[in-house]
Amino acid sequence: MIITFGSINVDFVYEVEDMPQPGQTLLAKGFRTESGGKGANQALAAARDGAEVVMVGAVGNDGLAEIGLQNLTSATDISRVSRVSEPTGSASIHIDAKGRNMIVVAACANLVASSDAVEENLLQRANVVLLQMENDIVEVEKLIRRVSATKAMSILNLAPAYSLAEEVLSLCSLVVVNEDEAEALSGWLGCGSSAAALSVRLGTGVLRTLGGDGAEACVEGKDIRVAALPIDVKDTTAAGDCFVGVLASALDRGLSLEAAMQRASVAAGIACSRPGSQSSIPSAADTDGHPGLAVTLA
Ligand SMILES: Nc1ncnc2c1ncn2[C@@H]1O[C@H](COP(=O)(O)OP(=O)(O)OP(=O)(O)O)[C@@H](O)[C@H]1O
Repeated sequence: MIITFGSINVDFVYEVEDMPQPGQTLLAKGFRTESGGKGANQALAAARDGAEVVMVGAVGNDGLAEIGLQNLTSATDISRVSRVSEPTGSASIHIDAKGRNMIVVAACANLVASSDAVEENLLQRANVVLLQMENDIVEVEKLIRRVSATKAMSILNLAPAYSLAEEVLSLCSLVVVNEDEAEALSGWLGCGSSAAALSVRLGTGVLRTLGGDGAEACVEGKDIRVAALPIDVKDTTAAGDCFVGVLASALDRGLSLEAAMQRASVAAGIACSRPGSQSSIPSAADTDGHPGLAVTLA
């Protein structure tokens, strides 16, 4: 079982030809609202991959909450998602004609989500606890410390990249970063930005996703590299979340890190080949049936 302590947002998605510049007003070519938030996206990716997922977080007492929760309600256990007086979190997402994205997040209710909602009995049953950085950092740190005293694996997606105490990062089983986050982390730690350099510095496992170049990890001195799925990119929004969620699901059911990365790479590639964020996340059957599963090992 996977516990995800994370953000639940509503995404307002604007399709534009080019990204807006400061002072400029653009007319969007298309618009949609979608359920989002790194926590919710990753929880959904894990659930669609077949995992039992308990979602822990907070939404507001407002109309946006139902949109934020609509996909999670049937796929995960949301009984520990609290209703608070702050508005539901939201994000404004611009996607340009090349499929690149630019995102601003208003965390709101996510910042008052309490990790105390993860009761001790539940934590003892978990194989994996998945965290990101869109909640109050104090709550994220508290939960990482609690997980380190259990048999569960903690996976921290350091996104967005904010500085966490080095000692807390070292308590994580696996720290997952993209290339920008790896750069930021390497600056704080004063070391290289490869998975290997970060792993040696932190004394824990580090996985770095590399967009169209796949992903690399280093755990206890062992380097692993997987290729990305060769696909025509439609929309990379939530590709990273899809990768992390499916990785967690694969590790939860006992796959090796290498096999889990291979599966995550295929699932994230499928997500990139489809428009949308949560709507682009594949099912276990989509991933199982994809020919790329056999060829993503670099
Ligand atoms: N162009 C691509 N082709 C195939 N797979 C891709 C591509 N871009 C991303 N992916 C898949 O998604 C994973 C995560 O991508 P990336 O490293 O860009 O993370 P990210 O910056 O967190 O993503 P995003 O913010 O767009 O969700 C990659 O490791 C890869 O498996």
